[in-house]
Amino acid sequence: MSKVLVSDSIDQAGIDILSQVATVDVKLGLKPAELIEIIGEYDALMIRSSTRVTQEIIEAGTQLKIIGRAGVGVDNVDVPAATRRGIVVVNSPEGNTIAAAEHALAMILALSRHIPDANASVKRGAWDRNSFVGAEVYKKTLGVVGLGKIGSHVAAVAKTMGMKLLAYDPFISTDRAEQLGCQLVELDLLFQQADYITLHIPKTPETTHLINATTLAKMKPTARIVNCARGGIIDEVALAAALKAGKIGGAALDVFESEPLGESELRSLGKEVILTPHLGASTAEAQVNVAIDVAEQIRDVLLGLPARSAVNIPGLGPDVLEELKPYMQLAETLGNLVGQLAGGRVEVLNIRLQGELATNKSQPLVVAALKGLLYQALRERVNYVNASIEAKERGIRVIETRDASIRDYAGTLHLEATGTLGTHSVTGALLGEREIHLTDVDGFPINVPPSKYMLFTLHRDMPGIIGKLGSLLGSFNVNIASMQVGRKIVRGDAVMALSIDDPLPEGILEEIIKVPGIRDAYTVTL
Ligand SMILES: NC(=O)c1ccc[n+]([C@@H]2O[C@H](COP(=O)([O-])OP(=O)(O)OC[C@H]3O[C@@H](n4cnc5c(N)ncnc54)[C@H](O)[C@@H]3O)[C@@H](O)[C@H]2O)c1
Ligand SMILES: O=C(O)CC[C@@H](O)C(=O)O
Repeated sequence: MSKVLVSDSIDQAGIDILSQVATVDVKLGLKPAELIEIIGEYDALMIRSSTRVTQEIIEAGTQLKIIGRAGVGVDNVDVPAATRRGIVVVNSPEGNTIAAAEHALAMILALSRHIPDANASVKRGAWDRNSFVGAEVYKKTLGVVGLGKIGSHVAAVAKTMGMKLLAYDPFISTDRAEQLGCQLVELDLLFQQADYITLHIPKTPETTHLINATTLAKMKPTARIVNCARGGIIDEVALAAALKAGKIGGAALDVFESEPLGESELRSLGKEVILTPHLGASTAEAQVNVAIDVAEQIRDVLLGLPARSAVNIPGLGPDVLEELKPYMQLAETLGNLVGQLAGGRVEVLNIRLQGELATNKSQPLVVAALKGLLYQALRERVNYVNASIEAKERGIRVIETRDASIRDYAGTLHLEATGTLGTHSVTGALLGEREIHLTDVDGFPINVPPSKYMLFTLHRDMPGIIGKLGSLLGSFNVNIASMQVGRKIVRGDAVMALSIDDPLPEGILEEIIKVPGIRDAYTVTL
């Protein structure tokens, strides 16, 4: 019989499901060394947010087939390490949506009416009605940053409370925002006009310290800000300073840059600050939902069935997976690349499956391409199961073409993304030992394997331009690993694809497009 280790507190409903197919050991509060010592006996590990599943733990888990996170965020799991070891990581993308949304709404109301401090004062024996005069949310403006699952529910409820809704989400269509009664605006306008700001975005390099001294300075002095998303989206030192200086009106935080929250200026502030210990998902209902959702997936995987919300491996039968795996990686890489070249919100994705890829069995490649395309917006929340639904909800029109004729390569995948900032296309194929190669960018033929950091330029093919770009990159200490030019005619338009060793430093793109002959430059991270 399989063995499952449950190392964080999970609702009994989940344990009951696991017990149908496995021996279940519940061991809470294990130190990392203790977990490393015992993990080798187990086929599955079920966690919440307290257990940190590091590479070391994954390597010690020689029998592990699946790690189940009873919640959304898998930030506490080293997913790349698990993927490398072929361990499926599953989560529950929707089980605690309502709980987190209701916590944010509760924070908005509690901040407006000083409920925590008023309650504490009555419990201390006082009857002070003057210190706790609040504000109504009715007819006030709520700025929702991130209009995904949680942000949408917050918006829907806030609408019924009579709030005016502004939203910022570069990956959501105007139609979807309008359906929710939200006006989609730029972030600066939202900061300037909102009376309340609520954050419902993932923590990514782009969203880290999105709320900082500069953005706080744009807000109304009465603005109240709520973060029930992820710690680190707000610069807590800047927030405490802005609150102390009266630059904003209040803040309610459920999540922190470092958890548990250690010493912090925020603790010393008054009724304008509410702090809760990461309680967004802590409702009885959400805990039952996530426990059942994840336990069912662990049960299925232990029985040899696919998982429905795998964040790293598609929920497909192992035979199909084996055959398509390299092509899935190709599709996902091309989706991610074309999404970054297009920038902004993609409205139409044209997918052409050519040659040996033009079979009915290749449908998962379309899903993999969408997963790649949405990765910048959704990170680990997008998976092979939800990529199509997420794309539909974002108003992305997907046009598929299959052409069985063989051209330069046995099978190619061509993606063309049209968005708010223009149209870009990429084509790729598997060459040699089934290695991914980019064979075309924006209609210019090339032949380069993708690398983690890349730079693409659109330029005029003319003498000296490569040297100038090389010197410019050198002056910024950027090391070029490889470079190739694709052109259709001599001295016409051309594309340059460079693999670089590190991410491009800030400000260099602006310098690159000043080089005479270079019309555009794009940097991507794959
Ligand atoms: N406090 C808690 O206990 C708790 C519970 C559940 C979820 N969460 C967190 O809440 C957040 C939202 O979760 P969700 O389920 O709604 O996720 P979701 O994926 O459904 O929605 C996230 C939205 O953010 C948008 N987005 C991505 N990058 C953006 C950017 N730079 N600017 C603006 N919008 C951007 C995406 O387009 C997407 O619509 C996540 O950070 C999640 O980890 C916290
Ligand atoms: O209480 C938890 O398990 C954390 C919940 C939440 O942050 C999540 O990512 O689902």
